[in-house]
Formats: sequence, structure tokens, C-alpha cells
Amino acid sequence: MKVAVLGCGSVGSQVVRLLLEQADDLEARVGARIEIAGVAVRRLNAPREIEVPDGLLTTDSAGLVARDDVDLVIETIGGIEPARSLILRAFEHGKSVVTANKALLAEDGPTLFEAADKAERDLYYEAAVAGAIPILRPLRESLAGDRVTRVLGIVNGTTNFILDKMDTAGSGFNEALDEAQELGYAEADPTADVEGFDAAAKIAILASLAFHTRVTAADVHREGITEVTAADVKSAQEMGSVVKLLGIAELVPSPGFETVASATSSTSGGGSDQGGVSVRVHPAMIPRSHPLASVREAFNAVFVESEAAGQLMFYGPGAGGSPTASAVLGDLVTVARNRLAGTRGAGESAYADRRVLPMGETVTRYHVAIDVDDRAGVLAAVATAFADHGVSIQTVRQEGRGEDAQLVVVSHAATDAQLSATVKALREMDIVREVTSVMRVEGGDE
Ligand SMILES: NC(=O)C1=CN([C@@H]2O[C@H](COP(=O)(O)OP(=O)(O)OC[C@H]3O[C@@H](n4cnc5c(N)ncnc54)[C@H](O)[C@@H]3O)[C@@H](O)[C@H]2O)C=CC1
Ligand SMILES: N[C@@H](CC=O)C(=O)O
Ligand code: NA
Repeated sequence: MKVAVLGCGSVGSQVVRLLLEQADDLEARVGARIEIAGVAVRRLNAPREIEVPDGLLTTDSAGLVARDDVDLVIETIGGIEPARSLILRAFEHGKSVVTANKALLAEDGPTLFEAADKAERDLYYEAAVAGAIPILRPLRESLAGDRVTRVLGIVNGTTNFILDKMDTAGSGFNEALDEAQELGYAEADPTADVEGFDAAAKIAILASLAFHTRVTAADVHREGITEVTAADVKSAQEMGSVVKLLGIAELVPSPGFETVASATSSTSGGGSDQGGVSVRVHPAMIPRSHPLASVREAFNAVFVESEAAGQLMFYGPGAGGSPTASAVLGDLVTVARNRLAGTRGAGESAYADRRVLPMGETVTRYHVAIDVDDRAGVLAAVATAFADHGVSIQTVRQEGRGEDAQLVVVSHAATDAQLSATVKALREMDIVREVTSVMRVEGGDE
């Protein structure tokens, strides 16, 4: 079998290395030798991490994917174009495709799935979410008989590294970002990481698979970590929590349904049901006892809750050329085997067609730290602001006295709209000097 590799950057170069170094083992596992037909690059003599054998490099990516002798195409160029056109062209010419491209899948996955269906070929993309960690195949295959209710993920290595440094070394945001860039985790332009775009693409892909529906990056409520301050991190520490950038996808029962289980058990013949989904990326405080709190440095983890299996956690390296290439090669073995057997894996499963809730309707909890005047009636006034917006308080503690008095309130679950209206009202109160920290709370009791 012949494989075309598109792109020879961090991931593509490691894919080529593994294809060459492990050719004999791959042959034994697949049942056919996998040879590289060509490696498409932008410039033939650019510096590369590996030496590509003579005659394989080409700048004609469109020609390579259409070649008659090519069976399989690996796309590691990234971005929307020309990656999308090349993948569509590969399907038009009957190739099976493996890609690491989360941005493209999250923006325009359905176009790719439809092309794969029409061509009756495979489209596999394990590397696109959390790098080496097997998470898409478990959702698509291992958990296909269960009902997933929630996915919580630390799916961006750069932001986890920054938040971890702020927590453990007391680093400031910029200092931690500089270190992440020096260590090669962050992109040269780290906007996609720190503003949550990368995590948003990944949680859109996870939500689609977990809930058998279509969720695109545009559906995801997204907040990055640029506003996270040392005060937020300290406030989290004081309540035994840690700040993480979380990708969250959860099944939400429709009004009138008591639980997710009752909503989903109403499934009709066509498979659609009454539950919607909330899909979001934002910083959140989680208790240090939660398994995700132990995910340090640039590691990733995806915590899955399902009705029958209960809680599962998938952990490991979510970025880097070699770990990501491991996931690409795993997919390659599967699609090559399928091709030899004249079959294909499961395609897109989007039968449930669920509504994506606006953030205002999403039920969350807030941690709010407020600098206040330390005098009689202040606590009651603050509590009233919460009550006026229908938000119940779980805990309040006071820190400091006089000029330094601070109230730290953790709410019970309420809609995000109720909670943000409460914070707005607090900011307008005379007794409130400053609202110093507002952050959502996840992973604890409601
Ligand atoms: N680097 C990582 O840790 C991870 C990357 N990914 C995904 O893997 C993909 C590749 O990422 P990286 O290797 O990190 O990016 P990269 O920027 O290191 O490599 C992309 C390569 O594609 C080349 N390229 C651009 N246009 C081309 C064209 N028209 N024809 C041929 N080559 C072209 C570029 O010159 C570059 O060498 C992206 O979709 C990324 O999101 C996924 C998980 C982790
Ligand atoms: N920049 C990403 C790389 C992989 O997706 C990250 O930091 O996780
Ligand atoms: Na993965």
C-alpha cells in the first residue's frame, strides 16, 4: 500500500520517521507493506527535523493525492485551506484519509464526513484531539453502547502549562507564557492556545462524538486564560482548588425532564431525543481532589462521565510531534487494514441532532471575591444581590478587616445569565469597592 504524507512540519516529519523506522512491524500488523509514495511540502529545501529519502519530496500536493498508486493520505498541513481541498480531492480519487487537523474538523467536519461517505472511504482523526491520548476511538467505539452525559477536558497543553506555573511557582501570566514558548509548547503566535480557540475546536469534536450530534467551533462558548490573574489563582488555592482551562460538553435535559436519563430515555425510532448540549471552554476552579487537578505541566486529560461505565479518565501527552504521530500511525494501521479487508470503519454518527444551548441558559456555579467596606449590613446586602437574581449561595467567607475586608462567595448552580447579572449588580453597589475575582466552579457538588 502507498501512503502520501501532506506536510512535513512537527507532526508530519515524525510520521515520516515512524513510517520508515517501523516499516517491518507495520507490515506485520497491517498484512501489507506500507510505502511512502511522496511527502508534499511547501519548499523543497526548507530545513527539516528528519532526512526524507531522495525522490519523495514534492511541492505538488494536489498531484500527489490524486496519483493512481496512492491508497492512503495523511494530512498534517493544518488550517482550513489547502488542507480541506486536498482531503476532498483525496476522497474524490478514492483514497482513505487520516488527519490531525482539529481546526478543519471543528469548522467544517460535515463536509469531510459526507465526502468520505460518498467515496465509501475512511476518515480517521485521533491525533486531532489531545494528541497521543486515545480518546476519539473510545468515544466512537468502546463507549458506543453507553450513554455519555459529560466530558470535561484539559485539552490544551500550553494553557495547562501556564496555569500550572502560576499555581505552583507563583509565576505571572506573561512570565509563564514566555517559559512555555521557550520550551516549545506554545505556538509562535500563541493566540489559538491562550484565547481558547484550540481547546474550542477540540471540545466541539468531542461533543459531536460523545452526543451523536453536530457541534462546530462556532457553537462553542469560548473564554481563554488571558484574564486569569494571580488573585484568581490565590483565591482558588485558599478554597482548596486549582484553576484549569476546561473544555466542557454536557448533556442537558430539556425543560420538563427531571434528569438527563429521563430526557434521553425518550428516544424515538429515529433516535432524536429531547436533550440539548452545553459546549464551552473557559477557565474554572476545580477542587484539588478532582482527578483533573492532578494534570500538571503540558499534559492533557479527558474526564468522561457515562451512565453505565461511570467516570473514566484518559491522560497523557496532548501535544508534540512524536506523540501526535503515534496517534496518526494508529489510525493509519486501522484504515490500511480496513482497506485490505474491503471495508470501512463507522462514519459520522449525528442522528441525535441536539440543540446547543446559549451560554446564558447553561447552568454553572460561580466563585466571586469582592472587596467591601467592613461594616454592619454589608454581608446582608451582598447576599441580597445574589437572592434578587435567583442565585442561592453555597458558602461565604470573610477575609481581612477594615480596608482589607474581602468576601468570597461560592454560589450554588444557577444559569450563567443569572450569575453574570448578579456580578453586574455587585459592581454597581456603593459598598463594593471592587469585584476582584469572578470564576466558574466545576467538578464539585452542585
Ligand atoms: N504540533 C502538535 O503538537 C499538534 C499538532 N496537531 C495538528 O497537526 C497538524 C500539523 O501541525 P504541526 O506539524 O504542528 O504544524 P507545522 O506548522 O509544524 O507543520 C505544517 C507543515 O505544513 C507545511 N505546509 C503548509 N502548506 C503546505 C502545502 N500547501 N503543501 C504541503 N505542505 C504545506 C508547512 O510548511 C509546515 O511544514 C495541524 O493540523 C495541528 O493542529 C494536532 C495535535 C498536536
Ligand atoms: N498548541 C497545542 C498543540 C496541540 O494540539 C497545545 O498546546 O496543546
Ligand atoms: Na488523541
